[in-house]
Amino acid sequence: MPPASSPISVEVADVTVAYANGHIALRDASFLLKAGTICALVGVNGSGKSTLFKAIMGFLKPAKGQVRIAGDTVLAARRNKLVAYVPQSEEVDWSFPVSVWDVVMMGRYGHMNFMRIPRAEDKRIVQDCLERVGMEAFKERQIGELSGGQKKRVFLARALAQKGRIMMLDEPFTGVDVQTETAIIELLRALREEGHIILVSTHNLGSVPEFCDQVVLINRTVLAYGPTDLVFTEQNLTHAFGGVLRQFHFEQSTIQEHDGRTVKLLTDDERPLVFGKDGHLEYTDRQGREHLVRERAKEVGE
Ligand SMILES: Nc1ncnc2c1ncn2[C@@H]1O[C@H](COP(=O)(O)OP(=O)(O)OP(=O)(O)O)[C@@H](O)[C@H]1O
Repeated sequence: MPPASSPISVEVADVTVAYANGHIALRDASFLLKAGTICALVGVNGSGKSTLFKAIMGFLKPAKGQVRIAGDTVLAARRNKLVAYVPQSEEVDWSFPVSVWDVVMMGRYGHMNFMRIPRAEDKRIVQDCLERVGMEAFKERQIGELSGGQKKRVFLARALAQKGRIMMLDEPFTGVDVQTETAIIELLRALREEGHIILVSTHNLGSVPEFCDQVVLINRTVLAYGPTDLVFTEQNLTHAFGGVLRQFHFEQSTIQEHDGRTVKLLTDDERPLVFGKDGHLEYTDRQGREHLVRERAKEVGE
């Protein structure tokens, strides 16, 4: 097993994945992620995001190309417990009498012997992970008695309990409120500080520049990947999403009247992305936008 301080990476090299019915969901996909990054995986429905996660986890075997994790095979990475995965939805019998504590303890199974008797350290880790996702108060609750957002937090805690240095999350923000989204983002930022690699698929385009330093844009292949400000251009997003994104043009905006710049908003959710005239991101975070709006208001005498 590689020591905790050894460099980790995820390399997807020319990966093609075909399903049993012959459908090619991914073709020649390539990118490289290094330690200490949060990378967004962005693309339309059916573009191959879940397929890519499953290929990285080794649940689907590429017809061509390979996935290397920390320079080794997917199998070795799984054996070394390097990767934790939070799927989009869990096929779970919600009526099964298993508590929140038990579900998070399942994340420790890979670290236990065949008797699966938790040690003090396993219990401490489970407790810590429940606290990190704000679900400590629910630990005795049956999993079926939670809301959708609370279930998501519990599955995130189970992935944390695995102590993998690479974490993959398939749409963790779907159906969660803003408070939960903020809590998850804070947690992912802390993991990045600890040197983890986090790959997260999302349709919340507006939140991507806030917390993801890298982006992989896909549509049945990798269309672009790299730093968020370089990949999240109007041209790339329009190419990736085609006519699917909503577009708003603000030709009479304060900014336009002030300095002649056009503002265009592109969104597939409630948080628009704002682009300047050259097709690059106008603002990278909400704070920046607030600053700019305040400056404009002062200048027009409001
Ligand atoms: N088991 C399967 N057998 C055949 N085709 C499949 C299978 N699973 C997915 N597909 C197809 O592969 C393509 C990619 O699916 P995938 O689930 O990876 O998309 P996605 O980007 O995760 O979509 P979404 O945003 O809707 O979650 C789709 O066209 C889908 O219909």
